[in-house]
Amino acid sequence: MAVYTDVSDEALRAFLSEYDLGELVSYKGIAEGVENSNFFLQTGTGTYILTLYEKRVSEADLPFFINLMGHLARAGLACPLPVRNRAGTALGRLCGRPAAIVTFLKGVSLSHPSAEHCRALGAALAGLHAAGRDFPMVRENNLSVAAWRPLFAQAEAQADTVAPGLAARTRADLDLLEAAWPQGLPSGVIHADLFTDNVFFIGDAVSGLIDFYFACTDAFAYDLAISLNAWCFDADGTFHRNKAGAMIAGYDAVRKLEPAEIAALPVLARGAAMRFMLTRLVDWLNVPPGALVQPKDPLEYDRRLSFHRKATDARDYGWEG
Ligand SMILES: Nc1ncnc2c1ncn2[C@@H]1O[C@H](COP(=O)(O)OP(=O)(O)OP(=O)(O)O)[C@@H](O)[C@H]1O
Ligand SMILES: N[C@@H](CCO)C(=O)O
Repeated sequence: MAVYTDVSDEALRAFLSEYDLGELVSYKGIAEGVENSNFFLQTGTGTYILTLYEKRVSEADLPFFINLMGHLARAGLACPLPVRNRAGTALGRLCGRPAAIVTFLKGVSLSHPSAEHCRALGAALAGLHAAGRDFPMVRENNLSVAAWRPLFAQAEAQADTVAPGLAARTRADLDLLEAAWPQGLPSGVIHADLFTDNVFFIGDAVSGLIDFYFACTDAFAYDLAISLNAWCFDADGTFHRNKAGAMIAGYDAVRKLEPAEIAALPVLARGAAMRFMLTRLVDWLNVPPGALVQPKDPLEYDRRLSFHRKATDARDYGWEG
């Protein structure tokens, strides 16, 4: 479920009166997603998505996310375009929450992407990085290596109740990642959460990229490492080399990877798995009583980490350049 804030008909009509989107025809809460409240919105001019930003999204970061989507959409990327109201602003307030309306994208997300989908995703990711090159705003990645030890501290005492030995192997991984984390790689705007549920396809072609609420300024190859983790493993930890090889090749065909990025891929992939293992672990151990949201399983990423510990070079991820 992802409707934390109920929106009344009257409140929505009043909000919409500030836009040139015609009359409200219908609206409906969207079950998918866990972070924000999302609604399908039908008005006299078409279909849109209405999002009310909930507590985990910092209000100070919203101008970065909204301006970024506008920038990327205008550069031709298939991402939601925030709709401006008559005062020229795309960020408003509804039912006490910051809120925005964005364009609706067609397509479906895939729970079992093929190697060809992974190739298309790699190319789309490189397209996103290229489209963001001249975006002037900067947002530090507050979930990168410096954040992992403090995140782990919130879960360390209980980690072994989730899986035996989890605390010790996480401590050892953190020591290694902190010492080996690469600096100075080509950087810019990254999506930082491009999982399968945030990508729409029509047939084998990418038709939309959504959910820019972790976007930040960081190494491009780290974004690729995040998607390798999300798209190329099964929940039980089985790695699909053909999918990873296709994703890297798809990326490289649009934006040539530099030797330093290729060399850093194993440590970046290990770090990306650590980031999602840790945020999931903290959430898993802190489910609020009565919450309707099902927390995501941290052990899926613990299993990926056991693959990454054995990898030594980009060829282990299917790189064939
Ligand atoms: N621009 C869009 N066009 C079409 N559908 C959209 C769009 N934005 C969101 N959706 C739909 O709403 C759902 C939830 O959106 P989103 O993934 O942004 O949720 P969230 O709660 O903000 O994030 P998270 O996935 O991190 O939990 C998506 O799975 C998709 O079905
Ligand atoms: N994509 C993240 C959730 C982001 O909201 C995860 O799978 O842990």
